[in-house]
Amino acid sequence: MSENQPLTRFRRKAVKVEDALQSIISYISKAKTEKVSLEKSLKRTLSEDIQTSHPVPHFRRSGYDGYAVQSKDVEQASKQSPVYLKLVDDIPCGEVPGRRLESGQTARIMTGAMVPEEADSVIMLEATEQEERNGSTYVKFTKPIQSGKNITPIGEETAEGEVLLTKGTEVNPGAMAVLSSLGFSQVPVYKKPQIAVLSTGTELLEVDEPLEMGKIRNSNTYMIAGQIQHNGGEPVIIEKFPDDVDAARKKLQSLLANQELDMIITTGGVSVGDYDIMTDIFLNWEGKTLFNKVQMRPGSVTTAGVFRDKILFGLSGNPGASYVGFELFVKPSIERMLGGLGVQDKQTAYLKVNYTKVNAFPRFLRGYYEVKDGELWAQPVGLDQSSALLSMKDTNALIVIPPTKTGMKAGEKVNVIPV
Ligand SMILES: Nc1nc2c(c(=O)[nH]1)N[C@H]1C(S)=C(S)[C@@H](COP(=O)(O)OP(=O)(O)OC[C@H]3O[C@@H](n4cnc5c(N)ncnc54)[C@H](O)[C@@H]3O)O[C@H]1N2
Ligand code: MOO
Repeated sequence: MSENQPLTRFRRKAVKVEDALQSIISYISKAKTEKVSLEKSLKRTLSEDIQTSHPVPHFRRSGYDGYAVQSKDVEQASKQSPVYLKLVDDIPCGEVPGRRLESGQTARIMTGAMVPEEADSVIMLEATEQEERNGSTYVKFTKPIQSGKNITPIGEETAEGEVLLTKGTEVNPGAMAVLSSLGFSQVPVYKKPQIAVLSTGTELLEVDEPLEMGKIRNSNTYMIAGQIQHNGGEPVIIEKFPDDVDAARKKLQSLLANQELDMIITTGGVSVGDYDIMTDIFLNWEGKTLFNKVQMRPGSVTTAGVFRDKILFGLSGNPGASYVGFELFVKPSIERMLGGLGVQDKQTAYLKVNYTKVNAFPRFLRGYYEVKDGELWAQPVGLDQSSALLSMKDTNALIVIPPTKTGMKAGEKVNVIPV
């Protein structure tokens, strides 16, 4: 079809998945930032590089409970001819050594305590004995020790001024340790994108309503709310709409104008049916429709548009198709808002079973992949239909089947997109 002909309900131009994603990403700006308390920072995304303001460790630290010595004092020590050093200090953790350690002297020291400047090694407690002589305590050493042994030097882990965590990194428990040690009781993070999610369809019942003939419970809203949270966003659940285009348009206008919301996701009503209200809205609204058909299965009717800098995603109503649409387009958009690139994270795996269905468009199968004997293997899970609901609970990746007239054989390589 010509570029100039307007899109209509039936006349749609199917764009490639990559081009569709690119057209969305070009409108996405970074999320606002905030500070959260350290204990609430897990899984949040850093909005600033985290730099060391001091070396780690910042003082010479004993690695063992034992005695700090000058190694040259015990150079000649042996079982036959032990060396005795006078005990002059006891250094617990958290204290600065109170006196100089002269040659011929030793100080008892605990793991993690600051080593006296004059000492160059620590001898473990188990390798020594204490003796009392003329009112003084002496420590017996029967082996020499290498200079530097059992002392963690200043900056062993990192020097001052190093970037330890970069902007865009998701905080994990190890990062929480780093942030604590550097004094970050408040952590700079991107605000979680606030994403409105609502389903359209007169056939939809609330989750707690009894089933009725011809009707189904709304599962997309909660599945998508889960996908949003799983990817670092905050779902804002909006009451489902019936298939009434004017009421839906009004509601959407107010959501698009709401400054608190960063994105809006609808499901259902994007196909060619008589009650597909989102199709009508995307053909005539104050925003710009970016695409209303994508070269993909399921979810070929996935639609997206932009109003000011806010993306409106019109995902398909079929559960499988809306799941896939989210993973391919919304997930990278959230990632982009949180400082990432907003690209698909793809890996290569071997297909575990034959796949015989022929496709005109690339197919994104709900699948499960795992490592077997050091290789990644992927297989589809459950029913492949766009309308299938159960397969998503076992899905950990989308398996990408390129357009094919012959299907694919077990053992062939495929791309997988982890979810
Ligand atoms: N004549 C044509 N018919 C259809 C076409 C087509 O090209 N020509 N495309 C088919 C494909 S492919 C898909 S996918 C669906 C997409 O339809 P919509 O996105 O407009 O979705 P609905 O019609 O509203 O619903 C489809 C299906 O999903 C159920 N649904 C809807 N919302 C929810 C929800 N929140 N939770 C659970 N299930 C939901 C709905 O009841 C329908 O069964 O169109 C095909 N038809
Ligand atoms: O949108 Mo449908 O899911 O292409 O099968």
